[in-house]
Amino acid sequence: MALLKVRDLRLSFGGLKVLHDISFSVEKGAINSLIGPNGAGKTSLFNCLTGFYKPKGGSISLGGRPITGLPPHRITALGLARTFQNIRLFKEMTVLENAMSGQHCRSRHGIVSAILHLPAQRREEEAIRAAGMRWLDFVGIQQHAHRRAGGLSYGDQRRLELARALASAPELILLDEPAAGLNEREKLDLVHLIRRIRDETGVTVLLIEHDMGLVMQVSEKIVVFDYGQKIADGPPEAVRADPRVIEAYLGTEE
Ligand SMILES: Nc1ncnc2c1ncn2[C@@H]1O[C@H](COP(=O)(O)OP(=O)(O)OP(=O)(O)O)[C@@H](O)[C@H]1O
Repeated sequence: MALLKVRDLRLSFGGLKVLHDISFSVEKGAINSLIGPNGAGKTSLFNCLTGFYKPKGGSISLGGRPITGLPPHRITALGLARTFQNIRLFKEMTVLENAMSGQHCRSRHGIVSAILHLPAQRREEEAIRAAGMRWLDFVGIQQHAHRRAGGLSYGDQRRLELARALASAPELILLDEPAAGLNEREKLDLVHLIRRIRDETGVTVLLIEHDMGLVMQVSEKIVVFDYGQKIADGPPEAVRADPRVIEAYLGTEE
């Protein structure tokens, strides 16, 4: 069953067409990737999916529900979470508070009351705190829970972003260049973590990534963009052998 369906999506800024009639789908429980040269439109597509950009045409549905043009907080509440190309944590807050903030869209009283310890919110706060710790444990940084988020190593800040996104209880998580800036050891850990996200939590994963080794290793299906157009869509072996992809993307790397 398709969890995410994108149909004929179009986006432009002034005269610049950024996405041309993009259609693809992501099956529930899949790990899929979106690749393409710089400026191909990958992050713009993520911004349409999450409600940051309003497409000019076409439709997006999540779990059968239309989400095209909804504001970002509604889309998050409907089960779509993301991480960013550039880390966006609350650097002065603790690691645990950052993980807790991911549950904002699910909490009744609001995360601010939880962090300020207002008495009426005590029970909910305990639950939010416990869930935050579970997600820190899941990504392997629970020992840093009470440190300042900005003081974590770069790799651990990336893990914290993942924990925060997972804490919003998504059905689909979008990862924008999760391997950027990681060393080889950290990339291996990331492959393992991405698989665990899907296998242990059932969350579907769609990632944008420039690291071809990682993409080929982790994806069941790869969608390829070039100049805002989809030029290929299939399993890694087929995509790797596709002459249009070699010319547009892999060719430019070599
Ligand atoms: N808010 C905006 N206003 C104007 N142009 C934009 C805006 N956002 C993106 N674009 C343009 O859309 C095109 C696609 O950019 P986008 O960032 O989506 O590409 P990308 O495939 O994610 O690239 P990269 O791999 O470098 O991150 C670029 O030409 C970019 O300049």
